[in-house]
Amino acid sequence: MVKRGKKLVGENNNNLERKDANYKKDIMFFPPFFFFCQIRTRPTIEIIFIYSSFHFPPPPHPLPDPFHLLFSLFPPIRRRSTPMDRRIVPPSSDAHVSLPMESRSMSGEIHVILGPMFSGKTTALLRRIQMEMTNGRSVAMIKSDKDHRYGLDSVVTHDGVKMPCFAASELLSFRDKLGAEAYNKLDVIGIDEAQFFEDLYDFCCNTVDCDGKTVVVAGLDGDYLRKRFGSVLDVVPLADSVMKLTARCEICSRRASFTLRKTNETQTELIGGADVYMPVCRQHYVDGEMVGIPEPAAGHIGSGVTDGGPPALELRFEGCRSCSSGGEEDTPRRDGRPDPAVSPLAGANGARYKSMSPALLPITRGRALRYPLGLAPPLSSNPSSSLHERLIKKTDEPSMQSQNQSQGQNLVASENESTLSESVPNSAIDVTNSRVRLPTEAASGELQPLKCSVQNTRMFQSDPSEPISSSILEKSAEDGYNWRKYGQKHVKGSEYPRSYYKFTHPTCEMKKQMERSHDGQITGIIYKGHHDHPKSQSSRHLAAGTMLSCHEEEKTDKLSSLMSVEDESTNAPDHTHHQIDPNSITESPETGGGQSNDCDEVTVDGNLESKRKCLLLFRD
Ligand SMILES: Nc1ncnc2c1ncn2[C@@H]1O[C@H](COP(=O)(O)OP(=O)(O)O)[C@@H](O)[C@H]1O
Ligand SMILES: Cc1cn([C@H]2C[C@H](O)[C@@H](COP(=O)(O)O)O2)c(=O)[nH]c1=O
Repeated sequence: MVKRGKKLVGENNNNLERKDANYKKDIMFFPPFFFFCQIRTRPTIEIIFIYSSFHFPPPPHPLPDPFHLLFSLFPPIRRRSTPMDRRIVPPSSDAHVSLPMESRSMSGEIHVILGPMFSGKTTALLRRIQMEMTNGRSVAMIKSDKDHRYGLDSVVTHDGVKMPCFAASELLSFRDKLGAEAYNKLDVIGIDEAQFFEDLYDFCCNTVDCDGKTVVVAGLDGDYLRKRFGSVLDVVPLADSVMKLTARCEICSRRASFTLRKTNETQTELIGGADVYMPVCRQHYVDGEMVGIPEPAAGHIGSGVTDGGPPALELRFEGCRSCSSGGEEDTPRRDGRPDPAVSPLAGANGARYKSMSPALLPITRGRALRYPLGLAPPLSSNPSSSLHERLIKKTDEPSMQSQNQSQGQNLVASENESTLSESVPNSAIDVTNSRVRLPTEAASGELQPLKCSVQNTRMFQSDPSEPISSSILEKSAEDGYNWRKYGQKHVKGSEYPRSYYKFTHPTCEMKKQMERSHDGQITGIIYKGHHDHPKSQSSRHLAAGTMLSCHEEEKTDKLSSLMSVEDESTNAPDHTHHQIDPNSITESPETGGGQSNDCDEVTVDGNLESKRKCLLLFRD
């Protein structure tokens, strides 16, 4: 009898491998009649795995490591329930697991476990499979052979809990590989890393509908871009139950529904653990978009494998409420691990995020480009930025800073968002556009006085003393587009702080950087990227969120059409437009009218009032 299940929280992969070796050693030393495997999952749940192994038939050929399958092919020996058994807690949302075997339908079932990385999908899968075994059912576990993080012979959780499995590249051949006889004996099949199986849907149909087996599917519903991953979502309509799990945000410890990739790689499939990914809440997923991504180690890009681990991302969510001390005091980690909110950038599982000032974040520099202030760059024929562009763009943005640190902030009424009144019941809203969303914090009424310097967008709140979210919706009506402010920093050489904006259209990648003097005058603007939607979209924005006059819009159109390509920076990946209104360029006091090589796109104000002031070239 072997007792195992040491807690592996925080141990790195090497340790896990070591444990794996011990595990095999244990098996070798105890050619078992019974394997008694105690799994301890946080916080206090303990699961007993009993592997009955004295019925070993000849190993099924040619599946790899058939020895392990045999643990699960044969039902465990029935035994009296022990106090330990009574501590087994089946997933609450799936009552059938706790039903006695006899009371269940013998027809097939599909249960789907979804969630971001580190959300406990594998843990839940193992629990459920174990429960099925405890109920006397024959089980097999399959995982994608693409996931070789902890070896191919086991399904392993991030805590190091493991179970023998088959590693396969596809599912439909499983029956043949296993052999009809062994397959027919199976009652339950667990599938881990289901996002990697292209034939998941067909396999589930066959196995469940035709063969009457129960299939438990665990996988990522979305990839690092929050796009559907593989065919996991396709089996939802086939499912009897679907459970979406959440992890803990590595930044703020709140509920994490998304997986953030920490490296520059853009391929969808990229095997890795905490070295490459981190679970994050919605806010920090969005914030992660603007955080600098370090260059991967040489030879790393495109490898598709990150076993060695790329350099840890250095992140700083400066001024972010949810990261500030005390911000999450009400949500301590339940798992007893050090709370990232206390040490906000100390990731779990060895991932470390060192505090780093925004100015030190890796920045890719573009060449100077000028637009008349008040004009957005023209629409692109290119419908959208490539993923690569998106990621590269990440390197060019600062960390988010709090409202407290920002100046001249306004609000934007944003289309395509849920209504503010829905999420902020305490807030009295008076906006031209009724469809406004505030960030998560707003839902808890955490608002503070806002400078609403934009005449046509008005928001009021019930409690002016409360702090506002660090992610500010801001209206910068000067150019007639709706922008969402997401950060601000002092740039070396600039007199005034520079604010960073994203265009509020849901897919548009357009960004803007703007500097304002303390009296609110705009002293410089940089536009980055291009609009990836028809112009009418922004007009709709205008109609909904602002009252930019027709005159202004016409002017924008007219001047946009006057713009022409200016410099060779067109090759820069994130600068798809390099057009300029020659009439609007004025000399830079710093460059004597020439272009600065180390400045970004600089727009000079088309607005007469501020035109003369907008000579600033942003230098870092
Ligand atoms: N940020 C995090 N939030 C929650 N759990 C985490 C986090 N980082 C590491 N873990 C660990 O990962 C375990 C879940 O592992 P696992 O079941 O393999 O998840 P999944 O299969 O969803 O990636 C948790 O029990 C926890 O100990
Ligand atoms: C988000 C994301 C993940 N992956 C890979 C990384 C891991 O190897 C698995 C997920 O493992 P877990 O058991 O859920 O922790 O998927 C990927 O290839 N692409 C992605 O976008």
